[in-house]
Amino acid sequence: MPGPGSGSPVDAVAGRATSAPTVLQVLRRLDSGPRGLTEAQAEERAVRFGANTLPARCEASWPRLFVHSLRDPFTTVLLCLGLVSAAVASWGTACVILLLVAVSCVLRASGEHRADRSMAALRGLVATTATVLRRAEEGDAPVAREIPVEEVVPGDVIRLGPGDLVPADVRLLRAYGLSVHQAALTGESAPVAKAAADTTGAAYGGVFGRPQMCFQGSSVVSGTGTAIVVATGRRTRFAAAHGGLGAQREPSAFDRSVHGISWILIRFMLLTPPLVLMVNAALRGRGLETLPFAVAVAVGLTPEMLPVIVTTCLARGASLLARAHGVIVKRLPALHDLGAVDVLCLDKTGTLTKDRPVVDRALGPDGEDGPEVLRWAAVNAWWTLQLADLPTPDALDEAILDAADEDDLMAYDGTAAIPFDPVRRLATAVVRTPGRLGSHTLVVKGAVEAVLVRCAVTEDERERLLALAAHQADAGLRVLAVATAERPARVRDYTPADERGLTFQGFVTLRDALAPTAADALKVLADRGVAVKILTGDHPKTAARACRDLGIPVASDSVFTADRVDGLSDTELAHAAARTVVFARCTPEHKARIATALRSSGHTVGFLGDGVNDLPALRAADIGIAPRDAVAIAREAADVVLAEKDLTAIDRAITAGRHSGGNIATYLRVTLSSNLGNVIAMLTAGLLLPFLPMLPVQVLAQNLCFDAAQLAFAYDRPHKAVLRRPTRLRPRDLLRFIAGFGALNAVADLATFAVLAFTLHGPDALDDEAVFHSGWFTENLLTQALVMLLLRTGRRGAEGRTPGTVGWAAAALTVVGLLVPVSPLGSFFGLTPLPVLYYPLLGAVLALYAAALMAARTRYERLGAGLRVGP
Ligand SMILES: Nc1ncnc2c1ncn2[C@@H]1O[C@H](COP(=O)(O)OP(=O)(O)OP(=O)(O)O)[C@@H](O)[C@H]1O
Repeated sequence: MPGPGSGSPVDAVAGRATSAPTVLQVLRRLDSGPRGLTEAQAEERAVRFGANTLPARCEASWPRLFVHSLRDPFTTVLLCLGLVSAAVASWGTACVILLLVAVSCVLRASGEHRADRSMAALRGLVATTATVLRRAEEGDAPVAREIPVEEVVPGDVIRLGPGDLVPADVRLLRAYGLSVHQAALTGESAPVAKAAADTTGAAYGGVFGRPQMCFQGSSVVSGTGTAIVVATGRRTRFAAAHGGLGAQREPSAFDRSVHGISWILIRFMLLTPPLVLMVNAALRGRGLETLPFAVAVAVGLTPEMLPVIVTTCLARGASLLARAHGVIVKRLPALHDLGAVDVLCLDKTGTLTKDRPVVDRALGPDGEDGPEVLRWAAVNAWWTLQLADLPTPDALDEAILDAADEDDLMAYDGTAAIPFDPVRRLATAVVRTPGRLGSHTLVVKGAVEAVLVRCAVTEDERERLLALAAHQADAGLRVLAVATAERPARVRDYTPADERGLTFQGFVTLRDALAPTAADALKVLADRGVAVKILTGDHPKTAARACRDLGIPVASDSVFTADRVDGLSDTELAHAAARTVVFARCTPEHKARIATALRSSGHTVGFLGDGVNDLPALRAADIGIAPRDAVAIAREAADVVLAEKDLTAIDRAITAGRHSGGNIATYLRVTLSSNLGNVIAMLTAGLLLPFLPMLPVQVLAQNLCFDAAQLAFAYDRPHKAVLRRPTRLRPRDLLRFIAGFGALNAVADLATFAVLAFTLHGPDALDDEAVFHSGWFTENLLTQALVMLLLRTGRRGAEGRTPGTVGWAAAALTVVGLLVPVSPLGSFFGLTPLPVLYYPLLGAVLALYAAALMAARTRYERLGAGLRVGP
């Protein structure tokens, strides 16, 4: 016997030839049976085939991370500048640049390594599982149990249900209404129907088109199935086609902002050296000897620590969030995007309501009590559950079964079922008609419109019934319609095409209590500037009523039924979405289109959902959020996983995102405005002075000190005001801020220059280069310390007596600025002690600068453009 896995199992069992192997052939080849493997067999195969993991999921090694950090555009530009310095034999400058690059790469690689490990541990908490049938011993009955996907082996028999990820390449043994989404493999976005039956002839669409096969990387949209695993890990089609990477995600809002800012800076950096050279040559007649200085000025502009600070801020935020609130951020940049979310789309069921409905009433077409309607609904629920192999009933079916009389159900014998599908919004069961041989009864239950359109009723009658349902929904009830049809018995499968010409039986209404924390959480979200939109598959009136009961104002024009979405262009939809609160009767595609429209109109969109019907929207939003008990595919697609489906947890996650985002924004504002100020001042002074205002090595040394001090921003606690609005990095706002405060910084530097020039030596005594360099070195570090304290969105007055990390870092920077020129290290950098008179004068300049900074900051805050990073 060749045994499973020798050769390529998928090819072997899926068949390259025209006809697919039969179930029997597959079972034989895999040395397994419909009752699954024994535990001992599974263990032996786990050793033989290894874990069912994709090659791409392996942890990145240290050297790989280091090399990766070298590929950062800032590092590349720095290395180029280092090379230029080496080419003109400016070894000091080249060495310092190399040191800067090495320090930032080591810090970044170690930060990312730590972040990767903690992210992997966090992701492990929400790892996907598969349901396998295993037996303790050969003779025992198989038991279905959940195991981590990694432990699935070839020959295992698994169960698939709606929302499951297909854990490996599998051959179906049984399937009921099964359709899978295999876009990751084929690019085809529509679900593909799958069936277990052995067929002959070539399948359309190659191996992926084979109806009997499901592949790793796909997910179950509707229906259920039982299948045998034919290939795992790197032997699957998915691993072969994509190296396990799957589709690349679009860059997030954060990636886009950082990318935009980075490229603007890089252009400046590249422009600076030629500009300095040209201006110095034209006005001062200096030649190539100015090159090291020009290079140092360009380096001075670089926020080398940006990747380090970003990774540290986000990784700290993510691990605190996981520890304190059980919220798991699966991708680091997602935390920043959470802070930037200004529109949050939610489904209704289980978010605004508890999703523990109870039957309120069953009513016939005349609106009077109709017990037989409940009986038919229960027959439908019971037989779809039984025949479609559903693992558990959904909440609506459970409520109906709880309310129904069990004896009534036993009178029926089911023969077929088409399980619930969120696009059709129907479930159908077929039972033998009691007392009538040779007759089947189709029992259909589902959303009111979906059932009525399949009933043989007049237009007027349909309108009347819709109004009756709307009246129930207006009272906040969930409404299901029930219809039946008698058909001659047959062996052939039933399909959705059979659901027509139905006899309308009546409605079942269900009451679903509001989630206890929802009202408060919605208020907090509104206070934080997050607009909430409800995207639900439910009736518009039920959804609107739930919103009103929770205190969300819903005007009549802010409820939209999703069929109207189809007639709108993307731009029209974006406009409509801006004023709509409730989108009802959404299919999964509607939810995704609405999220995309909101994104395209400039919003950062979060989407919270837990079902298969939420999957496209979870992917379309900037941030997909799912609770831990969501279906596997929703958890897999989400960027953030909540301990439970509770809006309060989202508020905490958003706050954590704003915290990290606020710190990153502060760092960028402080570092860039300060660096720009320095560059302007140095360029100006360079033109006025007969010598360079600072030696290249001094520029680089003070840059290194400033960078080190700014690491403190990763540990800062931002001001409450930052947490009140979405923290979105807008390159344009940031540039305006940097230009304004950079100019102010340059003025302070030049004022120091004036002090040094006129007061200490008199107008003709500007030839003491070392004193000038030292004066400027000290002033630079002191102004930078001041900027760190005054331009942060930190706690200002509320800080009290504890200075906080940023306070300590600013103090350290001040000490370095004051002591280095008088220390032995100073002479190494070409610095010298300063005359005592310099210090009170510098104090005066700094006091004036601090006052100007505060005034400018207040003005910016009032204009709402500067320190506020939200929209
Ligand atoms: N098991 C079921 N059998 C028949 N019809 C159902 C069943 N479950 C839901 N429906 C109908 O289909 C509609 C859409 O269901 P879907 O699961 O897409 O959304 P929902 O649960 O109503 O709302 P949300 O999108 O907020 O989760 C429901 O409002 C209901 O009318």
